[in-house]
Amino acid sequence: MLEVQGLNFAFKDFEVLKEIKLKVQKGQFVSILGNNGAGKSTFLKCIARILKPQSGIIMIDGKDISYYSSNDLAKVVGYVPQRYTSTRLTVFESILIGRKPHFAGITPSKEDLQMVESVIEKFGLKHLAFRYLDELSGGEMQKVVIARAVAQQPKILLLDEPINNLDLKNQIEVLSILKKLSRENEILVISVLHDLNLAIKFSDYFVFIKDKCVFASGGREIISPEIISNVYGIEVKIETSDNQLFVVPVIRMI
Ligand SMILES: Nc1ncnc2c1ncn2[C@@H]1O[C@H](COP(=O)(O)OP(=O)(O)OP(=O)(O)O)[C@@H](O)[C@H]1O
Repeated sequence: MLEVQGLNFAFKDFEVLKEIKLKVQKGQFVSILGNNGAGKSTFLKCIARILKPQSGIIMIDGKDISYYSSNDLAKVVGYVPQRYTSTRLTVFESILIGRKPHFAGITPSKEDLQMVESVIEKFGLKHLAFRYLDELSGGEMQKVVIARAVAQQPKILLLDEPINNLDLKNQIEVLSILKKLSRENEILVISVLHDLNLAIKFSDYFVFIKDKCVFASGGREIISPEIISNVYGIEVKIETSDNQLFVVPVIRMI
């Protein structure tokens, strides 16, 4: 469904991504992992066509993304950035904007409004529906931004550190909604995550970026102390409890 071949990206002469390859399918939950500055956001922005790679091909359903019109791409790819600015819109209005690529004219249809309502319900935002965005907490705002991308009903949902501002309960709630969406609606979810244990719990596929390249990619079988220690530059152990894998950093106090 999404295929990336030989992607190279540089900011002027500063090379960030080199010969990136990726092939993932609808219905998968994919985590993009790696240290700060490894190029994860840059990679997502290339897929969302916010940044233009110097070379390489990104194909969705066999079609090069450079041939999609902006509106058609917005129907296919939803993108939740790492940072966003709040505006003087209500939660309801902001999520409705996510439906814009589907508008037939300039007014939303009944389906558009129903979708907004259902997403507001799904994300537990009903009590905030008519609150202005600049009156929300960081975590509430984060949920609205994700809800807006979900209302867009994309085939591919790209999320850059979607759980950063959330407390543990909301982290799990949001990841569970995204996981359910990927399974039930066959959406391809690609998310940058820093919490390895939550990534392991929710993802079907892992992409580790290091030294500008895909250092390792694959299913749970690639989660090993060697790979994680190598990518993050720290010593780790992998432990199992209740059939779940946990990455535990080895911290030696001096
Ligand atoms: N607009 C820009 N101009 C120049 N360099 C940039 C720009 N944006 C990012 N970079 C650099 O590109 C590299 C990759 O950045 P990117 O944001 O993709 O990393 P990341 O893996 O998402 O990091 P983090 O986990 O800290 O969010 C970094 O060295 C960063 O400083």
